[in-house]
Amino acid sequence: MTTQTQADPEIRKGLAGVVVDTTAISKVNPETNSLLYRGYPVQELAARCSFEEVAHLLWHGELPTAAELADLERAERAQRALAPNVRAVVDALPTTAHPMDVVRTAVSVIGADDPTTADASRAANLAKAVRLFAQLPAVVAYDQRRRHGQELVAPRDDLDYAANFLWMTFGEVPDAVVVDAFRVSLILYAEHSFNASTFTARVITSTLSDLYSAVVGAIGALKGPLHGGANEAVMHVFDEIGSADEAEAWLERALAEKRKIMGFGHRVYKNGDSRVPTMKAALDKLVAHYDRPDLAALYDALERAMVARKNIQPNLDYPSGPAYHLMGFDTATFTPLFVASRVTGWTAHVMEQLEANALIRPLSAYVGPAERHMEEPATA
Ligand SMILES: CC(=O)SCCNC(=O)CCNC(=O)[C@H](O)C(C)(C)COP(=O)(O)OP(=O)(O)OC[C@H]1O[C@@H](n2cnc3c(N)ncnc32)[C@H](O)[C@@H]1OP(=O)(O)O
Ligand SMILES: O=C([O-])CC(=O)C(=O)O
Repeated sequence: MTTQTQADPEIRKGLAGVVVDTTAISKVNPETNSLLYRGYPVQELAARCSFEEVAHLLWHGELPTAAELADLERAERAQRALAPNVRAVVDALPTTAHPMDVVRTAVSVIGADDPTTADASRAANLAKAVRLFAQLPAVVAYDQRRRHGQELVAPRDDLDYAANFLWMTFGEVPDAVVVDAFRVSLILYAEHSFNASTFTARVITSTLSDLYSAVVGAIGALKGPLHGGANEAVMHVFDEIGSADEAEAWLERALAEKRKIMGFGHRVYKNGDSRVPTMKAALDKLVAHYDRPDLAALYDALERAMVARKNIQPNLDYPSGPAYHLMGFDTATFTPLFVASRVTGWTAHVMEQLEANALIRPLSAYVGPAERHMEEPATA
């Protein structure tokens, strides 16, 4: 163990470039611009797997056998219906509440209601992970519907995870091209090593707190626009710009005002996000399906202007935002969709952290006033 004095500590703001632990769950490689889940390139998984298969891979380290997949599908489908107590709490929240606040609250309720919350065994945590995986679509879908004054839609157990999620949100199963783009987005969002929300989950787990608390904290971290909240923010930017021919002038003004352009840049990838080409291909199919060349033109114009002006590339939130918009999701629902996917990665990290736990507690360099003392009280 290395010790550090406070005399001249090296400060790495934002832990940039700091390696804090090992992980066997995913590898983000900015040099090769690649992302591996348990060794498999994410593009291969997106081309060939269901989201359920990827969830199993993240949790167990291997793709499921037919029997293992059937077990997971059975467990997930059996827990899909929105639990009455969760519904009651969601109904008690105003429809003006941000959907991320609703999802965060729902996870708290699910945790408070689970008699096994304090059981930190791998088996119990795996069961909790599957429970959250199964319940989150119901929460996200119902919250979007209630904001439009629509009734809850009951799940269908003849549909896979992605198709059922869309069914519960829209009351119909959209065309295969839409279901497929949604499945791809879920796979791409599922896991990304020690990003801010996953690290939050690991910090919480490191105190030997419970899995639900770790997920609640992770949701809070994901909400911010520098992280998952950017997919929502991208759509606000598109609304603000209006059309492709305004993009360049808008960008000039935004940069002059020192604004961060949502959906661009990344802490780890400096030459483009490995997931963007796959999600962009899915977006292109949606653009063709919904006949929205105007949206594609705006997307391209802002990307071109940003690369020309700052040489900063888009991240996954850039194509995901407009893709979710075309699918019919409310803009405020975009980040909860990220939650529903990333819960697989977060919970895999909770279990990995517990396998070789060390309390996460870094040091800080004190820069406040030197030691001083209160005035002696005046004696009468
Ligand atoms: C799924 C995800 O969570 S992906 C991330 C989603 N977040 C976003 O899209 C928000 C917009 N992007 C950003 O704010 C940043 O790129 C971050 C937070 C993602 C990464 O930030 P960092 O690694 O800390 O990079 P940092 O902020 O140091 O950027 C380096 C330089 O590029 C600039 N820069 C980086 N991203 C952007 C951006 N999106 N818009 C404008 N300038 C940017 C910074 O201003 C900085 O310039 P400077 O050196 O002149 O000060
Ligand atoms: O890795 C990061 O810092 C952010 C990100 O792209 C993700 O969490 O998917």
